[in-house]
Amino acid sequence: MPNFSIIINLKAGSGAAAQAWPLLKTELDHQRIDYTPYFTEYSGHAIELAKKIGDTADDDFIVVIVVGGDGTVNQVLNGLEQSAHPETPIAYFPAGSGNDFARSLQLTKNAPTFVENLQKIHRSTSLNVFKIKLGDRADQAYQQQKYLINNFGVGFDAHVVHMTEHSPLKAKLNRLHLGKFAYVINLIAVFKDQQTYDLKIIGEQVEEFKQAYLVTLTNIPYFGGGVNIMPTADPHLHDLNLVVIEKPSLPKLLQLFIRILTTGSHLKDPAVHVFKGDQLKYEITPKQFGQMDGEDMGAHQFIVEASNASHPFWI
Ligand SMILES: Nc1ncnc2c1ncn2[C@@H]1O[C@H](COP(=O)(O)OP(=O)(O)OP(=O)(O)O)[C@@H](O)[C@H]1O
Repeated sequence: MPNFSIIINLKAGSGAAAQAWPLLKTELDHQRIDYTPYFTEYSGHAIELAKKIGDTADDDFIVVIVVGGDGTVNQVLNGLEQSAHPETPIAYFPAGSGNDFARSLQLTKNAPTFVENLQKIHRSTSLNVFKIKLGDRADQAYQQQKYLINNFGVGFDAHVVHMTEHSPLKAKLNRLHLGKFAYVINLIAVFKDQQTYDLKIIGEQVEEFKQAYLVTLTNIPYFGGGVNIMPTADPHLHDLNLVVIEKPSLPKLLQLFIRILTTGSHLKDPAVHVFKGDQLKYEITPKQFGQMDGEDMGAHQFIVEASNASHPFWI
């Protein structure tokens, strides 16, 4: 059995992780499984914790268990990838708000089942993740390279994430365990406010969209806590999926959103385009909000180079 290090974000899921962790701890102790817990103390801390664990994994076979949401898994992946042992596998006990990664892989939230699975697994499974190089056309200092598990969105979805993160309503509703309502309220506000922007996809030929509204690169079917934006996406496949929605008239846009939320037949709509491949390059102007695995990135004129990569998961 590997040595388990556990990174726990008690802030995840507006209280869900704080409830889930004691249940998991009880089950691990009951099954006499050794582990070392690390609690995140501030935003971004999971990156540093994972890097440290990966750097010191020399003589041991370590598996990092994540207790938190999609954002915490993203940080652990990025920390491990920067470490001396990027091959360190990740196990995941979902306890976030959206849990889109867990939903896509049908991972259990039940502590006894999770611990039972942990003991049964003998080998990691390699899953697709995306490696993204980012620049900002207007800001030379903005250069980033990141890994992601779920999606990188620019425009509509990222605007909703930004509004929700910065909404005074969220803190209040979170205290009442009604955080999802803040998301829905902001979704309606952004539906009205989101402006269109330019998207240039750079391949053998350049393809331009002048009325882009949502541009989401996705590794999994879902974003925004269960919205099925790309039903055929699957992290077991090594496929980039770039979903582009151009803004049609308001009634058509409303219809399109209903199709996304109900039948998933939106991919047939003439306003929706999907680009696939092993590498995609694209540019977005003017400044738009970005989100990566549900985390607000602020507004940028994004220059993007995306490619497939893989990471071992203990699932
Ligand atoms: N001690 C802490 N105090 C404040 N923020 C923290 C702390 N630890 C982690 N965070 C931040 O909490 C944020 C949310 O984490 P996470 O994405 O895992 O949960 P979530 O948003 O509830 O779930 P999901 O992404 O699945 O919707 C992350 O940005 C992370 O950096």
